[in-house]
Amino acid sequence: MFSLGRAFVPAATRAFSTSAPRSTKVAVLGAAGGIGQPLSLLLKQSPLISQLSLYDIVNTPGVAADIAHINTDSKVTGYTPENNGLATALKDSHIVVIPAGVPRKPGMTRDDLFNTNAGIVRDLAIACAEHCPKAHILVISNPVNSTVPIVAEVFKKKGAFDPRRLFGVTTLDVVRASRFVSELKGVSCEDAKVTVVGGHSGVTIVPLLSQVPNGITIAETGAETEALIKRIQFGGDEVVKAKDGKGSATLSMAFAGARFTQSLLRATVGKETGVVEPTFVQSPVMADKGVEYFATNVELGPDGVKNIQGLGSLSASEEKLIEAAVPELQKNIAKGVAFVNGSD
Ligand SMILES: NC(=O)C1=CN([C@@H]2O[C@H](COP(=O)(O)OP(=O)(O)OC[C@H]3O[C@@H](n4cnc5c(N)ncnc54)[C@H](O)[C@@H]3O)[C@@H](O)[C@H]2O)C=CC1
Ligand SMILES: O=C([O-])CC(=O)C(=O)O
Repeated sequence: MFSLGRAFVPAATRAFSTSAPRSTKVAVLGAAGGIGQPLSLLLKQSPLISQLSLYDIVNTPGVAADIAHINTDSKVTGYTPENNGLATALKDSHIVVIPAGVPRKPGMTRDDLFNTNAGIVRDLAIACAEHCPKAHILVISNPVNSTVPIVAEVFKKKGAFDPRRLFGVTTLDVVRASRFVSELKGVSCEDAKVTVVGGHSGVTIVPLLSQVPNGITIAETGAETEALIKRIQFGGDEVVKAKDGKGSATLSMAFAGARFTQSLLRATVGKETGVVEPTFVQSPVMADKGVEYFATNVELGPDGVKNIQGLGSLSASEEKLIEAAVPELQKNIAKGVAFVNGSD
Protein backbone atom coordinates (compact mmCIF):
# COMPACT_ATOMS: atom_id res chain seq x y z
CA MET A 1 0.00 0.00 0.00
CA PHE A 2 1.22 3.46 -0.91
CA SER A 3 2.21 5.52 2.06
CA LEU A 4 3.10 9.19 2.03
CA GLY A 5 5.45 8.76 4.94
CA ARG A 6 7.36 5.99 3.26
CA ALA A 7 7.52 7.21 -0.26
CA PHE A 8 7.38 10.94 -0.42
CA VAL A 9 8.81 12.82 2.55
CA PRO A 10 12.30 14.26 2.17
CA ALA A 11 13.62 12.21 5.10
CA ALA A 12 12.62 9.05 3.25
CA THR A 13 14.35 10.44 0.18
CA ARG A 14 17.61 10.63 2.09
CA ALA A 15 17.11 7.18 3.59
CA PHE A 16 16.44 5.58 0.19
CA SER A 17 18.83 7.63 -1.95
CA THR A 18 21.88 5.41 -1.62
CA SER A 19 20.06 2.43 -3.14
CA ALA A 20 18.15 4.42 -5.77
CA PRO A 21 19.01 3.53 -9.37
CA ARG A 22 21.23 6.04 -11.14
CA SER A 23 19.01 6.69 -14.10
CA THR A 24 15.26 6.28 -14.02
CA LYS A 25 13.51 8.77 -16.23
CA VAL A 26 9.79 9.39 -15.84
CA ALA A 27 7.98 11.56 -18.40
CA VAL A 28 4.67 13.33 -17.75
CA LEU A 29 2.73 14.32 -20.89
CA GLY A 30 0.25 17.09 -20.12
CA ALA A 31 2.48 18.19 -17.27
CA ALA A 32 1.26 21.80 -17.15
CA GLY A 33 -2.39 20.85 -16.62
CA GLY A 34 -4.62 20.55 -13.59
CA ILE A 35 -3.43 17.00 -12.91
CA GLY A 36 0.00 17.31 -14.50
CA GLN A 37 1.30 20.01 -12.16
CA PRO A 38 0.49 18.43 -8.78
CA LEU A 39 1.38 14.99 -10.14
CA SER A 40 4.79 16.28 -11.17
CA LEU A 41 5.18 17.90 -7.77
CA LEU A 42 4.47 14.60 -6.02
CA LEU A 43 6.77 12.67 -8.35
CA LYS A 44 9.59 15.13 -7.58
CA GLN A 45 9.53 13.66 -4.09
CA SER A 46 10.17 10.11 -5.29
CA PRO A 47 13.68 8.84 -4.58
CA LEU A 48 13.20 6.25 -7.32
CA ILE A 49 13.17 8.87 -10.08
CA SER A 50 16.41 10.42 -11.31
CA GLN A 51 14.95 12.52 -14.13
CA LEU A 52 11.49 14.02 -14.32
CA SER A 53 10.72 15.00 -17.90
CA LEU A 54 7.78 17.38 -18.22
CA TYR A 55 6.05 17.84 -21.58
CA ASP A 56 3.01 19.91 -22.53
CA ILE A 57 1.98 21.96 -25.53
CA VAL A 58 2.18 25.10 -23.35
CA ASN A 59 3.69 26.42 -20.10
CA THR A 60 6.08 23.56 -19.32
CA PRO A 61 9.22 25.71 -19.03
CA GLY A 62 7.67 27.59 -16.10
CA VAL A 63 6.34 24.49 -14.38
CA ALA A 64 9.70 22.73 -14.80
CA ALA A 65 11.69 25.74 -13.54
CA ASP A 66 9.48 25.95 -10.46
CA ILE A 67 9.54 22.24 -9.56
CA ALA A 68 13.28 22.06 -10.31
CA HIS A 69 14.02 24.20 -7.23
CA ILE A 70 12.76 21.50 -4.85
CA ASN A 71 15.77 19.99 -3.10
CA THR A 72 15.33 16.34 -3.93
CA ASP A 73 17.95 14.65 -6.11
CA SER A 74 16.04 14.20 -9.38
CA LYS A 75 16.73 16.48 -12.33
CA VAL A 76 13.71 18.23 -13.88
CA THR A 77 13.50 19.14 -17.56
CA GLY A 78 10.64 20.85 -19.39
CA TYR A 79 9.66 20.59 -23.05
CA THR A 80 7.12 21.99 -25.50
CA PRO A 81 6.64 20.88 -29.12
CA GLU A 82 9.35 23.28 -30.33
CA ASN A 83 12.81 21.87 -31.13
CA ASN A 84 11.60 18.28 -31.29
CA GLY A 85 10.53 18.60 -27.64
CA LEU A 86 8.31 15.53 -27.49
CA ALA A 87 10.99 13.19 -28.81
CA THR A 88 13.55 14.57 -26.36
CA ALA A 89 11.07 14.40 -23.49
CA LEU A 90 10.39 10.73 -24.20
CA LYS A 91 13.83 9.39 -25.11
CA ASP A 92 15.06 6.75 -22.58
CA SER A 93 11.93 7.08 -20.41
CA HIS A 94 11.23 4.15 -18.11
CA ILE A 95 7.66 5.32 -17.42
CA VAL A 96 5.43 7.73 -19.34
CA VAL A 97 2.38 9.07 -17.50
CA ILE A 98 -0.28 10.64 -19.72
CA PRO A 99 -2.77 13.12 -18.24
CA ALA A 100 -2.97 15.15 -21.49
CA GLY A 101 -6.39 16.09 -22.77
CA VAL A 102 -9.54 17.94 -21.88
CA PRO A 103 -11.54 17.36 -18.69
CA ARG A 104 -15.33 17.14 -18.33
CA LYS A 105 -17.75 19.95 -17.70
CA PRO A 106 -21.06 19.43 -15.86
CA GLY A 107 -23.53 17.35 -17.88
CA MET A 108 -20.83 15.53 -19.86
CA THR A 109 -19.95 11.85 -19.67
CA ARG A 110 -16.35 10.71 -19.99
CA ASP A 111 -17.25 9.30 -23.40
CA ASP A 112 -18.13 12.86 -24.49
CA LEU A 113 -14.38 13.59 -24.23
CA PHE A 114 -13.57 10.94 -26.82
CA ASN A 115 -13.69 13.22 -29.87
CA THR A 116 -10.98 15.50 -28.47
CA ASN A 117 -8.89 13.17 -26.35
CA ALA A 118 -8.70 10.13 -28.63
CA GLY A 119 -6.60 12.02 -31.16
CA ILE A 120 -4.37 13.55 -28.47
CA VAL A 121 -3.70 10.15 -26.89
CA ARG A 122 -3.18 8.44 -30.27
CA ASP A 123 -0.57 11.03 -31.32
CA LEU A 124 1.25 10.82 -27.99
CA ALA A 125 1.18 7.01 -28.19
CA ILE A 126 2.73 7.14 -31.68
CA ALA A 127 5.54 9.28 -30.27
CA CYS A 128 6.02 6.86 -27.34
CA ALA A 129 6.16 3.85 -29.67
CA GLU A 130 8.79 5.64 -31.74
CA HIS A 131 10.96 7.18 -29.03
CA CYS A 132 10.57 4.94 -25.96
CA PRO A 133 8.96 1.68 -27.17
CA LYS A 134 9.95 -0.20 -24.01
CA ALA A 135 8.51 2.34 -21.57
CA HIS A 136 5.62 1.56 -19.25
CA ILE A 137 2.68 3.70 -20.40
CA LEU A 138 0.24 4.92 -17.72
CA VAL A 139 -2.93 6.38 -19.23
CA ILE A 140 -4.91 8.88 -17.17
CA SER A 141 -6.64 10.76 -20.03
CA ASN A 142 -10.34 9.98 -20.32
CA PRO A 143 -12.23 8.04 -21.42
CA VAL A 144 -9.76 5.49 -20.00
CA ASN A 145 -11.91 2.56 -21.19
CA SER A 146 -11.20 3.73 -24.76
CA THR A 147 -7.83 5.50 -24.51
CA VAL A 148 -6.04 2.38 -23.22
CA PRO A 149 -7.13 0.33 -26.29
CA ILE A 150 -6.06 3.28 -28.46
CA VAL A 151 -2.52 3.12 -27.06
CA ALA A 152 -2.49 -0.68 -27.47
CA GLU A 153 -3.54 -0.49 -31.12
CA VAL A 154 -0.92 2.16 -31.88
CA PHE A 155 1.80 0.03 -30.28
CA LYS A 156 0.57 -3.08 -32.14
CA LYS A 157 0.85 -1.23 -35.45
CA LYS A 158 4.42 -0.30 -34.58
CA GLY A 159 5.21 -3.90 -33.55
CA ALA A 160 5.99 -2.68 -30.04
CA PHE A 161 2.99 -3.80 -27.97
CA ASP A 162 3.78 -5.50 -24.69
CA PRO A 163 0.57 -5.86 -22.61
CA ARG A 164 2.67 -6.00 -19.44
CA ARG A 165 3.60 -2.37 -19.98
CA LEU A 166 0.26 -0.66 -20.62
CA PHE A 167 -1.91 0.50 -17.73
CA GLY A 168 -5.12 2.46 -17.43
CA VAL A 169 -4.87 4.38 -14.17
CA THR A 170 -7.97 3.50 -12.12
CA THR A 171 -6.35 4.11 -8.75
CA LEU A 172 -8.63 7.05 -7.99
CA ASP A 173 -11.61 4.70 -7.85
CA VAL A 174 -10.10 2.70 -4.99
CA VAL A 175 -8.80 5.83 -3.27
CA ARG A 176 -12.33 7.27 -3.32
CA ALA A 177 -14.00 4.00 -2.37
CA SER A 178 -11.72 3.65 0.63
CA ARG A 179 -12.43 7.21 1.77
CA PHE A 180 -16.21 6.86 1.31
CA VAL A 181 -16.34 3.57 3.25
CA SER A 182 -14.21 5.04 6.01
CA GLU A 183 -16.58 8.02 6.33
CA LEU A 184 -19.67 5.81 6.30
CA LYS A 185 -18.40 3.26 8.80
CA GLY A 186 -16.32 5.54 11.00
CA VAL A 187 -13.14 3.51 10.45
CA SER A 188 -9.63 4.38 9.32
CA CYS A 189 -8.93 4.57 5.58
CA GLU A 190 -6.04 2.18 6.21
CA ASP A 191 -8.59 -0.48 7.21
CA ALA A 192 -11.21 0.43 4.61
CA LYS A 193 -9.60 -1.31 1.65
CA VAL A 194 -12.02 -1.67 -1.24
CA THR A 195 -11.38 -3.70 -4.36
CA VAL A 196 -12.82 -1.97 -7.42
CA VAL A 197 -12.96 -3.79 -10.75
CA GLY A 198 -14.22 -3.17 -14.28
CA GLY A 199 -13.42 0.11 -15.98
CA HIS A 200 -13.30 3.82 -15.25
CA SER A 201 -16.71 5.33 -15.95
CA GLY A 202 -20.15 5.11 -14.35
CA VAL A 203 -21.55 1.60 -14.25
CA THR A 204 -18.26 0.08 -15.41
CA ILE A 205 -16.82 0.98 -11.98
CA VAL A 206 -17.70 -2.01 -9.80
CA PRO A 207 -16.81 -1.95 -6.10
CA LEU A 208 -16.66 -5.37 -4.46
CA LEU A 209 -18.00 -4.34 -1.07
CA SER A 210 -18.52 -7.94 0.08
CA GLN A 211 -14.72 -8.30 0.07
CA VAL A 212 -13.92 -5.33 2.34
CA PRO A 213 -11.65 -6.80 5.04
CA ASN A 214 -10.92 -6.00 8.68
CA GLY A 215 -14.37 -6.83 10.04
CA ILE A 216 -16.07 -3.96 8.18
CA THR A 217 -19.44 -5.27 7.07
CA ILE A 218 -21.52 -3.67 4.38
CA ALA A 219 -25.01 -5.03 3.75
CA GLU A 220 -25.43 -6.63 0.32
CA THR A 221 -28.60 -4.66 -0.40
CA GLY A 222 -30.50 -1.68 1.00
CA ALA A 223 -30.56 2.08 0.54
CA GLU A 224 -27.25 2.75 2.31
CA THR A 225 -25.35 0.25 0.15
CA GLU A 226 -27.03 1.43 -3.03
CA ALA A 227 -26.06 5.02 -2.25
CA LEU A 228 -22.48 3.99 -1.47
CA ILE A 229 -22.14 2.07 -4.76
CA LYS A 230 -23.58 5.02 -6.68
CA ARG A 231 -21.20 7.42 -4.95
CA ILE A 232 -18.19 5.26 -5.86
CA GLN A 233 -19.37 4.87 -9.46
CA PHE A 234 -20.14 8.57 -9.89
CA GLY A 235 -17.55 10.13 -7.55
CA GLY A 236 -16.02 11.95 -10.51
CA ASP A 237 -19.35 13.69 -11.18
CA GLU A 238 -19.38 14.98 -7.59
CA VAL A 239 -16.13 16.86 -8.28
CA VAL A 240 -17.17 18.01 -11.76
CA LYS A 241 -20.35 19.48 -10.26
CA ALA A 242 -18.54 21.17 -7.38
CA LYS A 243 -15.95 22.68 -9.74
CA ASP A 244 -18.87 24.08 -11.73
CA GLY A 245 -17.33 24.24 -15.20
CA LYS A 246 -13.70 24.57 -14.07
CA GLY A 247 -12.77 20.95 -14.71
CA SER A 248 -12.76 17.64 -12.89
CA ALA A 249 -10.71 15.94 -10.19
CA THR A 250 -7.09 17.09 -10.35
CA LEU A 251 -5.60 16.97 -6.84
CA SER A 252 -7.02 13.59 -5.77
CA MET A 253 -6.09 12.29 -9.24
CA ALA A 254 -2.54 13.56 -8.84
CA PHE A 255 -2.35 11.71 -5.50
CA ALA A 256 -3.72 8.54 -7.10
CA GLY A 257 -1.46 8.84 -10.17
CA ALA A 258 1.61 9.36 -7.99
CA ARG A 259 0.65 6.35 -5.89
CA PHE A 260 0.39 4.13 -8.97
CA THR A 261 3.62 5.45 -10.50
CA GLN A 262 5.48 4.96 -7.24
CA SER A 263 4.12 1.41 -6.90
CA LEU A 264 5.28 0.58 -10.41
CA LEU A 265 8.71 2.06 -9.67
CA ARG A 266 8.95 0.00 -6.47
CA ALA A 267 8.20 -3.17 -8.44
CA THR A 268 10.31 -2.40 -11.53
CA VAL A 269 13.41 -0.51 -10.42
CA GLY A 270 13.10 -1.18 -6.68
CA LYS A 271 12.61 -4.93 -7.32
CA GLU A 272 10.13 -5.04 -4.45
CA THR A 273 7.88 -8.09 -4.48
CA GLY A 274 4.18 -8.29 -3.62
CA VAL A 275 3.28 -4.82 -4.95
CA VAL A 276 -0.41 -4.91 -5.90
CA GLU A 277 -2.46 -2.13 -7.47
CA PRO A 278 -5.79 -2.05 -9.29
CA THR A 279 -5.39 -1.16 -12.96
CA PHE A 280 -7.16 -1.45 -16.32
CA VAL A 281 -5.03 -3.78 -18.44
CA GLN A 282 -5.33 -6.32 -21.20
CA SER A 283 -6.77 -9.10 -19.09
CA PRO A 284 -8.05 -12.69 -19.32
CA VAL A 285 -10.52 -12.11 -16.46
CA MET A 286 -13.53 -11.23 -18.64
CA ALA A 287 -12.13 -12.30 -22.00
CA ASP A 288 -14.79 -15.02 -22.36
CA LYS A 289 -17.41 -12.22 -22.22
CA GLY A 290 -15.71 -10.38 -25.07
CA VAL A 291 -14.07 -7.81 -22.77
CA GLU A 292 -10.38 -7.56 -23.65
CA TYR A 293 -9.38 -4.92 -21.09
CA PHE A 294 -10.54 -5.05 -17.51
CA ALA A 295 -9.42 -3.60 -14.18
CA THR A 296 -8.69 -5.89 -11.25
CA ASN A 297 -5.95 -5.98 -8.67
CA VAL A 298 -2.70 -6.69 -10.46
CA GLU A 299 0.59 -7.77 -8.94
CA LEU A 300 3.37 -5.66 -10.43
CA GLY A 301 6.80 -7.09 -11.13
CA PRO A 302 10.11 -6.20 -12.77
CA ASP A 303 8.50 -6.15 -16.26
CA GLY A 304 5.24 -4.47 -15.27
CA VAL A 305 2.15 -6.71 -15.07
CA LYS A 306 3.20 -9.88 -13.24
CA ASN A 307 -0.01 -11.54 -12.10
CA ILE A 308 -3.56 -10.44 -12.88
CA GLN A 309 -5.76 -11.37 -9.97
CA GLY A 310 -9.26 -12.74 -10.52
CA LEU A 311 -12.52 -11.46 -9.10
CA GLY A 312 -12.66 -13.65 -5.99
CA SER A 313 -16.03 -14.66 -4.62
CA LEU A 314 -18.84 -12.30 -5.56
CA SER A 315 -22.24 -11.68 -4.04
CA ALA A 316 -25.29 -12.03 -6.30
CA SER A 317 -25.56 -8.21 -6.42
CA GLU A 318 -21.95 -7.88 -7.49
CA GLU A 319 -22.51 -10.43 -10.27
CA LYS A 320 -25.32 -8.17 -11.51
CA LEU A 321 -23.13 -5.06 -11.36
CA ILE A 322 -20.51 -6.83 -13.45
CA GLU A 323 -23.14 -7.95 -15.94
CA ALA A 324 -24.22 -4.31 -16.30
CA ALA A 325 -20.62 -3.20 -16.88
CA VAL A 326 -19.91 -5.71 -19.68
CA PRO A 327 -21.84 -4.16 -22.62
CA GLU A 328 -20.57 -0.67 -21.79
CA LEU A 329 -16.98 -1.89 -21.61
CA GLN A 330 -17.34 -3.81 -24.89
CA LYS A 331 -18.63 -0.64 -26.56
CA ASN A 332 -15.94 1.67 -25.11
CA ILE A 333 -13.11 -0.73 -25.99
CA ALA A 334 -14.39 -1.32 -29.54
CA LYS A 335 -14.63 2.44 -30.06
CA GLY A 336 -10.97 2.91 -29.12
CA VAL A 337 -9.83 0.02 -31.33
CA ALA A 338 -11.86 1.30 -34.30
CA PHE A 339 -10.51 4.81 -33.87
CA VAL A 340 -6.95 3.67 -34.55
CA ASN A 341 -7.68 1.04 -37.15
CA GLY A 342 -10.00 3.25 -39.14
CA SER A 343 -7.61 6.18 -39.14
CA ASP A 344 -4.86 5.04 -41.48
N1 LIG B 1 -8.06 8.36 -14.90
C1 LIG B 1 -8.66 9.10 -14.00
O1 LIG B 1 -9.03 8.61 -12.94
C2 LIG B 1 -8.87 10.56 -14.24
C3 LIG B 1 -8.69 11.10 -15.48
N2 LIG B 1 -8.86 12.44 -15.70
C4 LIG B 1 -8.64 12.93 -17.07
O2 LIG B 1 -7.33 13.51 -17.16
C5 LIG B 1 -7.30 14.42 -18.26
C6 LIG B 1 -6.62 15.72 -17.87
O3 LIG B 1 -7.36 16.40 -16.89
P1 LIG B 1 -6.88 17.82 -16.31
O4 LIG B 1 -5.45 17.77 -15.97
O5 LIG B 1 -7.85 18.22 -15.30
O6 LIG B 1 -7.04 18.74 -17.62
P2 LIG B 1 -6.32 20.14 -17.92
O7 LIG B 1 -7.05 20.75 -19.07
O8 LIG B 1 -6.18 20.93 -16.69
O9 LIG B 1 -4.87 19.70 -18.37
C7 LIG B 1 -4.65 18.97 -19.54
C8 LIG B 1 -3.30 19.37 -20.08
O10 LIG B 1 -3.07 18.62 -21.27
C9 LIG B 1 -2.37 19.46 -22.16
N3 LIG B 1 -2.45 18.95 -23.51
C10 LIG B 1 -3.46 19.04 -24.42
N4 LIG B 1 -3.09 18.45 -25.57
C11 LIG B 1 -1.84 17.98 -25.39
C12 LIG B 1 -0.93 17.29 -26.22
N5 LIG B 1 -1.22 16.97 -27.49
N6 LIG B 1 0.28 16.98 -25.71
C13 LIG B 1 0.59 17.29 -24.43
N7 LIG B 1 -0.22 17.96 -23.61
C14 LIG B 1 -1.43 18.29 -24.08
C15 LIG B 1 -3.02 20.82 -21.99
O11 LIG B 1 -2.18 21.87 -22.49
C16 LIG B 1 -3.20 20.87 -20.49
O12 LIG B 1 -2.10 21.47 -19.84
C17 LIG B 1 -8.77 14.59 -18.69
O13 LIG B 1 -9.01 13.81 -19.83
C18 LIG B 1 -9.54 14.05 -17.50
O14 LIG B 1 -10.81 13.58 -17.86
C19 LIG B 1 -9.19 13.27 -14.68
C20 LIG B 1 -9.37 12.78 -13.41
C21 LIG B 1 -9.27 11.39 -13.09
O1 LIG C 1 -14.90 12.51 -13.58
C1 LIG C 1 -14.05 12.84 -14.43
O2 LIG C 1 -14.34 13.25 -15.56
C2 LIG C 1 -12.62 12.70 -14.07
C3 LIG C 1 -12.39 11.34 -13.58
O3 LIG C 1 -12.18 10.41 -14.34
C4 LIG C 1 -12.61 11.09 -12.16
O4 LIG C 1 -12.65 12.03 -11.35
O5 LIG C 1 -12.74 9.91 -11.80
